[in-house]
Parts: sequence; structure tokens; C-alpha cells
Amino acid sequence: MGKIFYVMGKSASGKDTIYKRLLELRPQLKRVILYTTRPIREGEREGEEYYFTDGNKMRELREAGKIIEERTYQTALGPWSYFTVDDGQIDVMSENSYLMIGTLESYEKTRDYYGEERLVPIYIEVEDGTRLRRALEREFKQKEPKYAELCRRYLADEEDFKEENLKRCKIGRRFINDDLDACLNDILKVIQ
Ligand SMILES: Nc1ncnc2c1ncn2[C@@H]1O[C@H](COP(=O)(O)OP(=O)(O)OP(=O)(O)O)[C@@H](O)[C@H]1O
Ligand SMILES: Nc1nc2c(ncn2[C@@H]2O[C@H](COP(=O)(O)O)[C@@H](O)[C@H]2O)c(=O)[nH]1
Repeated sequence: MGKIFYVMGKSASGKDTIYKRLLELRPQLKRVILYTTRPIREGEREGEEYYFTDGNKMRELREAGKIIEERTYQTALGPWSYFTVDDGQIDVMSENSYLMIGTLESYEKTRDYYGEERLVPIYIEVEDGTRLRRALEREFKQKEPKYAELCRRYLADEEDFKEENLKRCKIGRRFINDDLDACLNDILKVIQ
């Protein structure tokens, strides 16, 4: 049975970096693109990071029963929704393996939708101080740094990824991203 490898972790734990490197290292993995109502950022492309959409389209998909999971955050820049759609990207009858990226909440709902035997959680962890430093350094390089959003997200992650939630979702293994190559090697052992 084809698996769905699901990369998740707190903000600035290195999910995007790891996700991109895994796709380079294992090109046979198929990407699953999620949807968002947040504005597209400089350098992003439609259908690459996300399908960028709006509240009306989201409602349409919801009414058609196509939304697998959705989350809306009251960000420092207004409400932003992120959601996963059953739009044919995942063919459950095939032997294809897929790579997804999201949150603990989206993982849990996707797992409930496709079945526990199909989902493989890849939980990325970095010591909080190091992670905050990486987040700050990343933000500092932006043309218009959004420090308030960085802080909101850092604090929200404390709640969203608390130990009892990780336990409920049966996240046992943690892939420590101190050293990127070592972390990737550990993950590749699971993806083989
Ligand atoms: N092992 C590592 N060592 C040092 N820096 C790293 C490492 N892994 C990732 N980084 C850097 O840390 C920052 C955060 O990484 P990344 O953007 O991949 O995190 P993320 O988990 O996707 O964050 P977010 O959820 O906020 O989008 C980036 O600047 C990235 O280059
Ligand atoms: N667990 C939480 N996840 C959050 C929160 N705010 C946003 N997010 C998730 O982060 C990424 C954002 O990605 P980006 O491409 O817009 O940088 C996305 O998966 C959101 O679900 C939050 O408060 N808690």
C-alpha cells in the first residue's frame, strides 16, 4: 500500500526545508498541495506552495463535501485559512507514496480520513531557543519583517503541539533537526 508521509512540527523547526530536500532526494514521492486563503507572498507560485484561493471558493468546496480538514488562524494580519481538499491528488487505489506538510491538527484529520495504516508521521523537533533564533534570523531577512506574527505563532505552537496532543496523535518518534543532513538521513531510513 502506498504511504502518505506527513511532515509536521512547530514554526521554524525546518519543515519546509526538509520537505523540499526530501522531494529532491526521493523524486518518486508525489506532492500534495494544500489550499490557503492567505495572500500569496513574494517568490511563491500558484500550485507550488499552495493553491491560493478565497473564502468563497472555500465555502463552495465545503458545501460539496470536498474538504478533508481546515484550520483558520486569527493572525496578526487577519484571519487566514488553510485546508486540505479531496481533489484527486491522492489516488488511494494506487501504490504511489505521497509527501504532505502541515500541522498536528491537519495530520490527525488527514489520518482519520485516509486511515492510520496509510499515514506515516514525520515530526520535526528543534530545541525552543534554537528554533526561535532561526525564526528571528529568517524574519530579519524579509523585506517587511512581521515580528508580531512570528511571536503569535511561536506562542500558539506551545499550545498546539503540547505533549498531550502529541500523545493523543501517537507521535512517538521525533526527528531532531540540529543538523540538517543527519535529520534527513534519519527520515530517509523511514521513507525507504
Ligand atoms: N538544521 C538546520 N540548521 C540551521 N538552520 C536550519 C536548519 N534547518 C532549517 N534551518 C533554517 O531555519 C529556518 C526555518 O526553517 P523552515 O522555514 O524550513 O521552517 P518551517 O518549519 O517550515 O517554518 P514555518 O512553519 O514557520 O514556515 C530557515 O531559515 C532555514 O533555512
Ligand atoms: N499549529 C499552528 N499552525 C499554524 C498557526 N498559524 C499558522 N499555522 C500553520 O503554519 C503554516 C503556515 O504556513 P505559511 O506557508 O503560511 O508560512 C500552515 O500549515 C498553518 O496551518 C497556529 O497558530 N498554530
